[in-house]
Amino acid sequence: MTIEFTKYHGLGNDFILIDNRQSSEPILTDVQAVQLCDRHFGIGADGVIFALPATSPDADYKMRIFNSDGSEPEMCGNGIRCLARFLADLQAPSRTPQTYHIETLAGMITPQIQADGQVTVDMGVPRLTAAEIPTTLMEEDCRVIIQPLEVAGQTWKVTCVNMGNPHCITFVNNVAEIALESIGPQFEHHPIFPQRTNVEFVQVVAPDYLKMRVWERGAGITLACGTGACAALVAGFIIGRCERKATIELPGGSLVIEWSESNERIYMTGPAQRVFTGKLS
Ligand SMILES: N[C@@H](CCC[C@H](N)C(=O)O)C(=O)O
Repeated sequence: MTIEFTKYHGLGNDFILIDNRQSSEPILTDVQAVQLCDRHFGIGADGVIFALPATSPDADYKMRIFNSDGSEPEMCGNGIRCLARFLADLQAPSRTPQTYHIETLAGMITPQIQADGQVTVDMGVPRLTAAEIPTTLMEEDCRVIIQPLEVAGQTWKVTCVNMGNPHCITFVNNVAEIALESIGPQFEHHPIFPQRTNVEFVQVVAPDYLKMRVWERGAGITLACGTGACAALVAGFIIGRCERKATIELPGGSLVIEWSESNERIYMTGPAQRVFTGKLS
C-alpha cells in the first residue's frame, strides 16, 4: 500500500500532512509517526497531521496530530494553518477568503485563508485557571500569574495559559541567553504539570513587539509555535507588559496575534507553505 503525503511548514515548524478523509481513525500509528518525523532516518518533521472527516455536523473536517515523540496534543496553531492550506490545495483552485471549521481535541478552530495567502485562525478563548492548564502549582480555580517555580537550580516567575494545550511562559530580559536545550525538558517534565507542558521564554521589545523562543512538549526546540505565541501574548497582556495586539518574533519568522476585547477570542495570522509531496510505501 502506498500513502501520499505533503510536507508543509509554518515559520519552519514543519509537518507531514496526510489526506485521511476516507477513514475516521489516523491511517498511521504513533510509532510510525515517530519514524517519519526522524530527521535522519525519516522525512523529518515536528509532527504528523491527519485531515479526517468531521464527526460534528458544524465542522468541515477533523484534525488529529502526533508530535515527533508520538504523543498526541490537543491543538497546534502552525499546524492548523498548514492544514487549511493542505485542504485548499486538495480542493478546486482557491477562492478566497476560504474558511474551514475544524474539529480538534481542543474544540472547534476556524482558519481562514486570506487573499494574500496568509492564514488567520480564530483560536478560541484562552483558559487560565490551574485546573484548566493543568498544573498543581496553585489551587484549582486560581490563575497562575508570575508565580515562582524552581527549575534547574533557579527560581523563575512563570505564567500559565491553556490555548487548547498547556503553556508555561517566563518573561526574560534576553531570550538569546536562555539555555533552552537543557532547561526546556526540565520545565516540560516538571511534576507540577501532569500532562507535561510547552515552555516559552519571551522578551518584550516594545508593547506591540515580543521575541519568543520555545521548547515544545513532545517535539523539543522548534522554530515557531502558534499556540505558544498566542499564550505569550495573553500572558504579556495580563501582566501589563504588552498590548492586546502584537507581533511575536520567533526564530522561524513572525506571527501577528490579537486578543479581541469584544469576544475574548484570540486571532493568529501567519503563513503556511507547501514544501514537497511524496509517497510512503
Ligand atoms: N507547534 C504547535 C504546537 C504543537 C503541539 C505541542 N507540541 C503540544 O504538545 O502541545 C503550534 O504551532 O501550536
